[in-house]
Parts: sequence; structure tokens; C-alpha cells
Amino acid sequence: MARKFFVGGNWKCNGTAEEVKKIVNTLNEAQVPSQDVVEVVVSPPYVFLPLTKSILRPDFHVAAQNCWVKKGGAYTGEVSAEMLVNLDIPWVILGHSERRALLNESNEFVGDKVAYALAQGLKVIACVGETLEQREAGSTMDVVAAQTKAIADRVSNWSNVVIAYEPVWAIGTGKVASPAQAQEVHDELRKWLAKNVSADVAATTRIIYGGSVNGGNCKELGGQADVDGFLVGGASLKPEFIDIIKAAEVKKSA
Ligand SMILES: O=C(CO)COP(=O)(O)O
Repeated sequence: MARKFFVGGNWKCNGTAEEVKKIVNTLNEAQVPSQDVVEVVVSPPYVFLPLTKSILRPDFHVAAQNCWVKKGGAYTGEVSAEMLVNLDIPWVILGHSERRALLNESNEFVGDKVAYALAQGLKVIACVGETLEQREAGSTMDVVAAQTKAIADRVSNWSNVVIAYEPVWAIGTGKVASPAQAQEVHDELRKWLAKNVSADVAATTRIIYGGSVNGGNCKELGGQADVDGFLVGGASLKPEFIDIIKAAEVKKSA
């Protein structure tokens, strides 16, 4: 089974209701490849999820940027997976490096969240990636493997998982990984899945790249054999997100 190109827009902690309406209007008017070619998911802050979902074109979907690790209850400030399911929010981003770094989310905690969210019926964009220090120390693959292992240890069905490889040094820095650097890690990650999970999971799980993706670099990155799409931050708030969605076409001609 071919891996369908996946383009996620992570709006992070940005926007007002007016800005959300403006971004969604731009997306709604865009001519993009069909759902058979590309799966598009945008991820607004929690408070804008219902608004976004209610006005977004039906061929695009929404994701939350996080959810609680277990069933809801006395967890002030948290939003549970059950609540997302209740509002028909199909996707959730988990383990983003900003949460790992700023909120001390450990590999195990992220793995627990992924398992719980999947068990509730959510689809998960699970983020992994090394810091600059770790890359320079030559430990990129050890770090990414440990992050992925904590998920693999807790998850048996991978059909609703997309892995986002997001090198921390490339996020919001304008310093994008070269296509070769991205391909190298995606290839190793796929080999890791083949060895530690199964050949089938390795062949079918989408591994998308995130970190300073923009309208100018998306085609070359997307043309790499093991890059199955993107998780886009800054550029997902701009009209160039549409060009990034269109990069899905590089796979058709590949
Ligand atoms: O963190 C990211 C997506 O989750 C990437 O952010 P930028 O595209 O702004 O570098």
C-alpha cells in the first residue's frame, strides 16, 4: 500500500478568531490535489478547534496540539482525549519538541499519551527529533530511536500513527535540514521500525518532516524517497501553506 502524502499545519500558540477565519478562508479557496493524493490536517490551539472545524472545507481535517495522558478528571488546565473524540476532532499531535523541552515531557510520558489517545480512537502525529547538541555529538539516531521505542513499547496497532521527524535545531530557525539529512534519518527510522516493529509497519507508516519547511524547499524535501509529507509551523499560517500541500504532486511524478 502506498503511503499517502500528509501535510500538517501546526499553528502552535498563535492567532485570534479573526485570523483563524482568514487562514481558513484562504485554505477553503485553494485548488489543491485531491484527498486521494494528499491528506491535509491543520492544528489550531484548543480554543479555536470548534471554530476551525465548523468552517474548514470537508476534505481537510483538524488536529489538537496535545491531550492529557489518561482519562479526564481533576487535572486543571488539561484537555482529555475523550473530549476531542466527543467533538469529532480526529487527530492529535503528541510529543512535540516544544512540549518535551518546555514542559519536560519524557519519552515514557509521550509514549503513554500516544497509547491512550489511540485507544480512544484518535489518530496521532507523534513527534521525534534531536537537538543540535545531540546531532553534533553524533547521537541523532540513538535519540530518535529511544523516542520511537517508548511509543513502540506501548502501541501495537500503528495504522493510525504518523511519525513526524522534527530536528529541534530546524524548528522555527529558518535552518532547514537538507533533503539528504532528512532522508538519512527517515530511512534509518524506517529501518528501525522494520527491525523492531515489523516490515509491514515500516512500509506503511508515514514519516513526515518538520522544521522550517516553506514554499521554496518543500518540493525537494518531499521528493526524497522516505519523506512522506510535512509538519509545518510558521509557514502553515501563511498562504504558502498551499504550495506546501501541492508538493504532494512530486510523489505522483516520482
Ligand atoms: O515545529 C514545527 C511543526 O510542528 C515546525 O515549525 P517551523 O515550520 O516553524 O520550523
